[in-house]
Amino acid sequence: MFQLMAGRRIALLAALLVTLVAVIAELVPFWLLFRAIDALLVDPQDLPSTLLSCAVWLLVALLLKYLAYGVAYLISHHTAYAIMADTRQRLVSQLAAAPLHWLLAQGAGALKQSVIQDVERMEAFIAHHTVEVTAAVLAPLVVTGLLFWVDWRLALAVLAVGPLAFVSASIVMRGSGQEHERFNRATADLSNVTVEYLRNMPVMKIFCHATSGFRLLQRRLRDYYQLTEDITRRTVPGWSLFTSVLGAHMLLVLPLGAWLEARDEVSAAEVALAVMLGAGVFRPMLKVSRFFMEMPGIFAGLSRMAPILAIGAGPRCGASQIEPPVTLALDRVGFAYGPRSILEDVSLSLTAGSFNVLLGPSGSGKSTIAQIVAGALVPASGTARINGVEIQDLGDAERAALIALATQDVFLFSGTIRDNLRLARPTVSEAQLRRAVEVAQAQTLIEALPDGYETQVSELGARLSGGERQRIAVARALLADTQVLVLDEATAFADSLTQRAFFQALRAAYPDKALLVVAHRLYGIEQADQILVLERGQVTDRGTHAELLRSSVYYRAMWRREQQIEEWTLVADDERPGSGIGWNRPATPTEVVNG
Ligand SMILES: Nc1ncnc2c1ncn2[C@@H]1O[C@H](COP(=O)(O)OP(=O)(O)OP(=O)(O)O)[C@@H](O)[C@H]1O
Repeated sequence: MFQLMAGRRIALLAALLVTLVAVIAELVPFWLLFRAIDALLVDPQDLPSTLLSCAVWLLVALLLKYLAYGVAYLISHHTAYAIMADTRQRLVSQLAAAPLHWLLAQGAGALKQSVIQDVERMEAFIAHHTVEVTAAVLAPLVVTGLLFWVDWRLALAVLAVGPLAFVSASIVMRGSGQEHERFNRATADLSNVTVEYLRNMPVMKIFCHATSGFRLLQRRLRDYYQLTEDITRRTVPGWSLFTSVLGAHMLLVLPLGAWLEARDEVSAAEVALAVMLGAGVFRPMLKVSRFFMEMPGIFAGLSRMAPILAIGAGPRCGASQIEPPVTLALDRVGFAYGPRSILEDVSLSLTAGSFNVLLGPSGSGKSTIAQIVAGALVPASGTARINGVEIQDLGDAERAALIALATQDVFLFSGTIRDNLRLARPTVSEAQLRRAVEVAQAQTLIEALPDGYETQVSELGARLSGGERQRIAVARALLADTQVLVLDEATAFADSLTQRAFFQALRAAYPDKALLVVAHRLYGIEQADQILVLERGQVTDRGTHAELLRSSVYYRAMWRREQQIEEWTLVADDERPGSGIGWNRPATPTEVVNG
């Protein structure tokens, strides 16, 4: 926090000094009251003139207090917003410099929490607490000094209630620390269940399960309120005792003051002053109790920001180290999500101009490999290198210039279709743009848009279908003009004929690219130089189409099934038993494998 405030220390110091002025002005009325009581008891004939001067000073003190607090809050708020803006800017530029794999591992939710909510919390601390906490600390210090100046015994009597209040409240509230731990956990739990419930509501409605989902939320809400009731029951008596004992200084000061006054060691006015000032020793601290409650949240936010602020410039290798033609190689790569191993000993090599396909059952780890090849994930063991350089050691610009990735999840930025296409290379020529769009089979769809290439994506909203977005994403990846192109299910938009045509056009237009395609369907992959079959995180077979037809049971089954699908025929009435027209059902892969 203090590091983040570094550039604004002078402003904050000014706010603290002005707060000191306000605190002193706040104590002036007590002093004036003391003078008035003193005049009443000691010098009654001077009372009118004393009261008049006290009234004038009272006015001055009130004006000064109002002015000083106003200026202090003005400076603290101005500084708080400036620090928040600086911090957000630093966080965002740190994130822009962060390694891709680190960024993806964080998740958008966690990053949003740091950049938005955690920074927001700093506002309360800097804008309010700097002034209020300073006043709460300074006021007791000044009052204590004054009390000792009046009489040290009266001062000690006033201060004695502090430890008394603390000890008695601690006894009553013992064990409530654990309750707060439980409260924090229950709050996080409730928030997760609420977010999940709201997110899944449409799906649950579709399956008519809205009420069963709500039951879990209801249970969590009940637990939460039960816990808050327990905590309230435990803490309210302790807190009431604490505040009552803190305000009970009179019980000690009055008898002691009377005794000292009887012995002529203090005046009655001084006893009255001690009683009045005594009320101001601990009261300001109660006002900032909210600060102590908010502190854990503020510190938790700061610790979430710390790793982002600590991101270094990242490793860089000279661009000249990687010259075409490139070879991207995974060597005995292993990967795990948490404790769950996903990939084991995966090796593959993508050479310039080669067409490589990754096949395998759902969940076998194909996308994980695609992400490792694209530098979005870092292998837990083994190496992922391009021309001998570790992909994770590449700077963002170098990696982006070498490897492009298009996936099924497409994010289009607000801006025109043309802006989206030219994201990686804004200087791309019109001819290159048209060629990529044609290969990605996006020509017709863009021409059909109201303003063609100039159509605003944000205006389109949901009007672009998933398949249409995929085509634009593929064209965008092609325009990045990289040596390696990874297509992870990015051709799901295509049917059997268009997928085949797409691969042919892609290879003809970009013959030097090293191509890695994650596919679920085999249309067009007979042309591949290398097909890898991945099962349960391991490459179980590799080879060309012809080789795999001989060696891989999985591949043969998939191929035969796709052949059957392609051969689906419309059967005429007279060829089918019963009436009407219908399709011959192809065998499932399991049926094919089992013969
Ligand atoms: N971020 C993640 N955290 C934890 N587990 C994950 C994560 N992403 C994927 N997995 C798990 O890793 C395994 C492999 O996932 P991956 O997406 O690589 O498989 P896939 O072969 O591409 O599957 P599909 O063909 O269905 O897309 C799956 O079991 C999946 O549940």
